[in-house]
Amino acid sequence: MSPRANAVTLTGVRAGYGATPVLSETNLTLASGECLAVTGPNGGGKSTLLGLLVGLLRPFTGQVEIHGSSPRRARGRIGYLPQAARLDLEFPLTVRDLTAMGRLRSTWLPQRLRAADRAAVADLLRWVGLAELAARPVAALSTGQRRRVLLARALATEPDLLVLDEPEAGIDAESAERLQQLLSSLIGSMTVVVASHDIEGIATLATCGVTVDHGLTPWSGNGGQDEPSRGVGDPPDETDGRFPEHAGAIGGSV
Ligand SMILES: Nc1ncnc2c1ncn2[C@@H]1O[C@H](COP(=O)(O)OP(=O)(O)OP(=O)(O)O)[C@@H](O)[C@H]1O
Repeated sequence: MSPRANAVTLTGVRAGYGATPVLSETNLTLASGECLAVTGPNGGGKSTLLGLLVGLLRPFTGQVEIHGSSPRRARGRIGYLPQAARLDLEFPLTVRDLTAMGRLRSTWLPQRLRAADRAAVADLLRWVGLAELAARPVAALSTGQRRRVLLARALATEPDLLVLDEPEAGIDAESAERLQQLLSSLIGSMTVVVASHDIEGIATLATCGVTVDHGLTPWSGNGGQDEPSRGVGDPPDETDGRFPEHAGAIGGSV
């Protein structure tokens, strides 16, 4: 099998807020097309790790590379679904407008959407099951519908790397299942990083996983048979050791 280019590389990263580090000496590599599950306790540093990947946070020391570039340079290749709690969606944008923002190449130049952009937005809204709500203000959506429109916006950028921060947070079982189906249909077509507390759900999607608790620990359980650097294997105990068959076929490393 030919080696694949790394989508994500973190080398010796130390990062946090103010002068306080959350992550120290953090290393991670993720090959293109993998789906990395990011789990761990509240405050462990999952969103911090994701913030580094999308360029919202710069490391104190060390290097973050997305397809060989800095996250800021690579931002056109990254789709990001932020954590729900960090978003204020009470502005008067419609579902269609918010999704279309993902098609804009910059946020400060006045731009017109081309017909192809409008068609892509309509396709995405159909795909996430929100076509009929396209003209509705985002503020009038339910939590699950908001997660889906934000997923559509993240995908509207046609990303090589999709970064999702707790996509299942605050949504009902039916919406969670729909999200799960949407995500599973993306696996393999792009690199995906998903932070989640739904360990069982994420384990069915992911090709590899890490637990983040002020450092990164790969999900292990392969009896040390793999190369020590590979971050693939069984999920943490909460899943009864279930992990999809394709896990380990392609691997991340920490
Ligand atoms: N903007 C910020 N300024 C200062 N400290 C922050 C900031 N954001 C996060 N922290 C701190 O950094 C640490 C890691 O937070 P982070 O949000 O990355 O954790 P998390 O694993 O995503 O948590 P959760 O599961 O609760 O979402 C926590 O101690 C948190 O209080």
